[in-house]
Order: sequence, then C-alpha cells, then structure tokens
Amino acid sequence: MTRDKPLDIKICGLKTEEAVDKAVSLGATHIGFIFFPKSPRNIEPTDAGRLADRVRGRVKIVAVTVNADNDELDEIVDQLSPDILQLHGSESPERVLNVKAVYGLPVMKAFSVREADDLKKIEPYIGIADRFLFDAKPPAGSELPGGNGVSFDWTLMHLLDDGVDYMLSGGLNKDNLAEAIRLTGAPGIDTSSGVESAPGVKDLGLIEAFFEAARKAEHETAVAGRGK
Ligand SMILES: O=C(O)c1ccccc1N[C@@H]1O[C@H](COP(=O)(O)O)[C@@H](O)[C@H]1O
Repeated sequence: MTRDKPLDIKICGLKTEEAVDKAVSLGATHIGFIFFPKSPRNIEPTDAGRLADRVRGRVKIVAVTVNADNDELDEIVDQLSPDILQLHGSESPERVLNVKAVYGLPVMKAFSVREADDLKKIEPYIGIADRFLFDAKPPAGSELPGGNGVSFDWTLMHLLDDGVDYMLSGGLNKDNLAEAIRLTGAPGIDTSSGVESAPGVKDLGLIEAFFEAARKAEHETAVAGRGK
C-alpha cells in the first residue's frame, strides 16, 4: 500500500499547555478539544481558546461536540475559532448541512463501527460531511460516545469505497497503532485515552511513544508500498 499524503495525526482531549505543546512539537496535524460535560476531557470554550492560541496556524484545531445546539456551537466557535467541527453524536445529514451553512467550517462526522453495516451509514453524508471519523461502539453502560479506549475490527475498513477520506480512531495506542495502520491504510489517525495515564490526564511520554510508533508505521507502509 502506498500513501500519497503524509499521515494525519490528531491528539484529542487536550487540557494543558504541556500536552498541547508536546503534541504540536512532535508534528500533530490536528489537536482536539472535547465539549461534552460527562467526559473527563471536557474543557470550557474559553480555556480551549487560550490553549489553541499557543499553536494556532501550526495545527488544525478541532472542536469535538455531541449533538450540540446552535447556542453551544456559537460559544465554542466564538471562543475557540476552530478550523474543524467534529460532530460525534447522532447528527443527521440535514443537521450537518445546517452546521456547515451557519458556521462556514468543515465538518468531520463521527460514526461508531462494530459490523459491516455500520459503514453503510455514511452514505447519506457523502458530499455533505467533509471527512469521516470511525470510532468503536461504546461499551455497554458507557456514558461517552467516544473516548472509551475501545477498538473495532479494523479489517472492516476494506469495505469502504476508495477515496472516502477519514480518520481512524477508537482505542489507538503506541502498541496497536502499527497494526491498525497496516490493516487499514488510514489517511488519518486519532487518539485520546491511548495517550493518558488516567482518564483525562495526558501523559507526555505516551504522546511521544505514540508519535514514534506512528512514524515507524508510516515508514514501514511506505517501504512495503515501494516493494509492490
Ligand atoms: O474523548 C472523549 O472523552 C470524547 C467524548 C465525547 C465524544 C468524543 C470523545 N472522544 C473521541 O473519541 C475518539 C476515540 O477516543 P479513544 O482514543 O478511544 O479514547 C476520538 O475520536 C476522540 O476524538
């Protein structure tokens, strides 16, 4: 498999200057802030805006929301000025269109995957969402639609049509990343709990190890592609 673009790497659920600086210095292409009160990664829009200002222009700033209404989005967009809105709830295609029209920002629409049919759910969003994000279904009893540290069967991604742009997420960490990239050839990867020492607590060493694993896997897929 060859890669025509460098791998996009998103580190999500950031709450501290140290973690933002570490992710960006290691070459994150995207950083994400979570606006979901039940999450241990939840952050106030003003705090996210202050953190984003440290690195604005060097990395894409992603606001992660879950079925947010326009009042919520107004505040997030005012305070954070994100580059991308990640809609991680059950937002309909009509709602995605409406959000894009109101805010004039690209939307990355998240889908949870367990089986092949889950991938078909993107069909009504094709040409509407700018990018997709595939995460695992939350475990029973979880209050979080994402950030659960759970993976899905990556071989399912072979069922996706070529040309669908997406980020792979769900339980990615330094130990499983190479296999995930090898099996999917994902154009982008996203992690949140996989670089934490406790829920909501980013670990700078784990962030570093995640990037090391990503660079190694990227190199290996490039070498494998050249051999074909
Ligand atoms: O991280 C959260 O707490 C969260 C809360 C609500 C919606 C999305 C959330 N995170 C997203 O979940 C995926 C996977 O996370 P993980 O690596 O399995 O912990 C990632 O896309 C985050 O953006």
